[in-house]
Amino acid sequence: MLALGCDHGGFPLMAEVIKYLDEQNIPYKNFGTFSEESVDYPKFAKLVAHGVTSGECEQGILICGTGIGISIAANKIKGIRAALCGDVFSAKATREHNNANILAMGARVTGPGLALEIVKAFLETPFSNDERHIRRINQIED
Ligand SMILES: O=C(CO)[C@H](O)[C@H](O)[C@H](O)COP(=O)(O)O
Repeated sequence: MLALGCDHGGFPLMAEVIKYLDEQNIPYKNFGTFSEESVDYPKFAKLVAHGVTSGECEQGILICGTGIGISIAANKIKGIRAALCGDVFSAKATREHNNANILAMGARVTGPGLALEIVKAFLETPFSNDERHIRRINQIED
């Protein structure tokens, strides 16, 4: 199960992501927001982060205008490794190296075509389980 969250700036791109997830039959829980009416992104970052740390969802996707504010907020929650990605290489690398559990994107930065490639790479790339990466992730947790 994927946890989804966005603010008003991220809403149009989240609609594209949801369309893609539906087409692929990928299950998700949408924590909102549900329109382009102005809202504050920390609320949605927190809902998605807790959806992941509670174990209800394995991973999350967060979208705001730039992806910056919403990823900063999510990374305040212990156990969250939210990665702001604007390219496919980073999306793959953050799964392999950081075992990132939330993908963040910026709807005012990244177009829908590239964004869906980033989502695909993030969801399909497993963590490497490499000892050096586990060591570094444990250092982040500490
Ligand atoms: O947090 C952000 C900037 O890092 C996000 O892009 C927000 O979506 C943005 O700040 C919202 O801006 P708005 O002027 O209130 O639409």
